[in-house]
Amino acid sequence: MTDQVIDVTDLRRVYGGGFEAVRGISFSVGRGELFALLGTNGAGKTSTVELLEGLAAPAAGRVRVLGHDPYTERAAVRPRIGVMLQEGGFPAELTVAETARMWAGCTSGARPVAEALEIVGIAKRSGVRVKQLSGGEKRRLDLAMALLGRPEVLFLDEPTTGLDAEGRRETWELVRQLRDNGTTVLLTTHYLEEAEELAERLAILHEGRIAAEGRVADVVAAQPSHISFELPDGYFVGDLPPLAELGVSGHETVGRRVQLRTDELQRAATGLLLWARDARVELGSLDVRTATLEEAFLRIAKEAQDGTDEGPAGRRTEKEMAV
Ligand SMILES: Nc1ncnc2c1ncn2[C@@H]1O[C@H](COP(=O)(O)OP(=O)(O)OP(=O)(O)O)[C@@H](O)[C@H]1O
Repeated sequence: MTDQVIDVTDLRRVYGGGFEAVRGISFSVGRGELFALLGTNGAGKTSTVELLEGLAAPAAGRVRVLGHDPYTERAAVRPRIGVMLQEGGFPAELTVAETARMWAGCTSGARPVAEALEIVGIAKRSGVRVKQLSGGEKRRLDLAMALLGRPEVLFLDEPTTGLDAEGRRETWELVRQLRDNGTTVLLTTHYLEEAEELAERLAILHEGRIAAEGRVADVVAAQPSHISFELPDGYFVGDLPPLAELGVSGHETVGRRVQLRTDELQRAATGLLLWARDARVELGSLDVRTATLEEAFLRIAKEAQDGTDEGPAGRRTEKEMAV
C-alpha cells in the first residue's frame, strides 16, 4: 500500500457570502513525492493549501495530512509540516539571524539556525536586516524558516517568485534534494517550467475544480506534438502526402513555414521524412517536438473555461454553490 501523506476527498471551501472557491476536489500525495497544484489566478490553489495547512475548516469533504485532520488535530500535524508562505512578513528591523532565532524559538525540534540559513545559501547575510534583503533573499529566508523544523511535509507557495534565473535553479536543486531525502512537497507555482522540472504528478485547478490530474509526463503526452518546417520555393502544403494519412490532426501555414499537429508523432514524422527523401525536398529549419507543460496547461485551462462558459450545464448554480 502506498503511504499517502496528503489525502483529500471531495473537498469544498466556501467563503462568507457563499462564494465556493473549492468545489469538490480529490487527490492524494504519497510519501517523498513532489505534487504541484497549478491553476490560473483565482483557481483556488491558496484556498486549498490553507485547508491542508489546517488554517481553516472545509465546508465539506475530508483532508488528512500524515493521517490527521490538520484543522481539528492541528497540534499533531503542525510540528511535522513546514510552510513557506507567499509573503513571510518577518519584522523588517530584525536581522536574518535574529529572525531565524525568533522562529526557531517557536519551532519544536528546530535544526540549528546557522544550518537552516546555510542550506538556502543565505548564511553570509546573517547580520543584515530583513528590510535590506533583496526580494530573492527574502524568499530564501522564507524557505529557511519553513525548513527549520525538519518538516516531513513541505508546503511551497510560489517559492521562486522574485528570484533571478540562477536563484530559481538553485532553489530547484535544493527542493530536489529535500524530496530525494524523503520530504513530501506540495508546490503551487505559476512557473510551469518549475512544475515540469520538479513535480512527478500535478493537478490543474480551474474555478475550484480539478480540470486535469496525473503524472506530468502523461498530462503533457495527452497534448498534440508539433512538427514545423519550411518548404522550399515552389512547394505548397498541398504537395505533401494527405495529412490525415500521416496522422496529422491540424496544420497552419505562415508564408513558407508549415506547422503540423499530431497525436502520432512517430508516424507523422516518418511519413513526412520519407516523402521529403523520395521527393528530394529539403525541409528547412525542421523542428519535431512534444508539447510542453505550458501548452498543456493553456489548452486544459481553455477547455475548462469553454466548459464553464456553456451555461447552467457547465457552471454551478447559486443553489449548488450554497453548500
Ligand atoms: N477571504 C476570501 N473571501 C472571499 N473570497 C475569497 C477569499 N479569498 C479568496 N477568495 C476567492 O476565492 C477564489 C480562489 O482564490 P485563491 O486565492 O484560492 O486562488 P489562487 O488559485 O490561489 O489564486 P492566485 O494564483 O491568484 O494566488 C478567488 O475567486 C478569490 O477571489
